[in-house]
Amino acid sequence: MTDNRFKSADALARQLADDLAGKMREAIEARGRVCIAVSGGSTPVRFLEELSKRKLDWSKVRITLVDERWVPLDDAASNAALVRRHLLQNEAEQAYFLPLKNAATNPVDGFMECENSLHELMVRLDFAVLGMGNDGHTASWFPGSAALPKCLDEGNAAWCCPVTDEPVDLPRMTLTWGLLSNCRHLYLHFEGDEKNRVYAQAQKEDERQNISAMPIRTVLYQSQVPLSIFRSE
Ligand SMILES: O=C(O)[C@H](O)[C@@H](O)[C@H](O)[C@H](O)COP(=O)(O)O
Repeated sequence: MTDNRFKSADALARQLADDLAGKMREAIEARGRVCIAVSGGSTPVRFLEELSKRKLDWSKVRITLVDERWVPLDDAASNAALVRRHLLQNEAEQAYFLPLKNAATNPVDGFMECENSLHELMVRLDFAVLGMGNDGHTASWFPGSAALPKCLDEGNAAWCCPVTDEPVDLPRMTLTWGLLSNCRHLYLHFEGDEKNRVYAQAQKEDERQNISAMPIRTVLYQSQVPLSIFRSE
């Protein structure tokens, strides 16, 4: 695990974009394509805009989301809209984007179609950039959620999982740890004092086993995938 700390969110966004773009170029050179997943929320905007300006063969790039709220594209909470607005522009206009939300009325009904299209179009996920919430969630793995065990179970072969229970603001679809644990590299991206405090809390030695209290620990304390933390004050 590498821990990269920056003074400003701008420097953080630039360096994270440089690092990921470098890995994407290498992947395209080695295998002819690269598949990535990015997070929504407010933190990624600057980073997505930076990434969109990096020169690489974007026609060989497939992008999906780490998670999504089951809302229409014109809803302010849509992560697909965020990606369209901030990433699929500049150099990145040619990239292929696979949303997690489909036409089904809810994520439970939309699960099979989402699962099938992930397998068909993403093939294998190379890199994912995760965010972190103030409650210690990442992706849509929420503390106390009934869907959490399924999301985190390595024996669950599904690549995505609907999350529709009470701690969640809106119904969602999330990628699973089963998929993310097979990536080539994971990033964790966060900013600000509050998130740094949450991160310190997640690191408390005697509580590291308590995954359900802070699901981000799944990613922090594992040995399957190299993890780079990119954070700022
Ligand atoms: O909101 C989402 O789309 C993601 O589910 C979530 O995991 C996000 O990465 C964190 O909640 C951090 O969100 P902020 O960047 O908005 O703080």
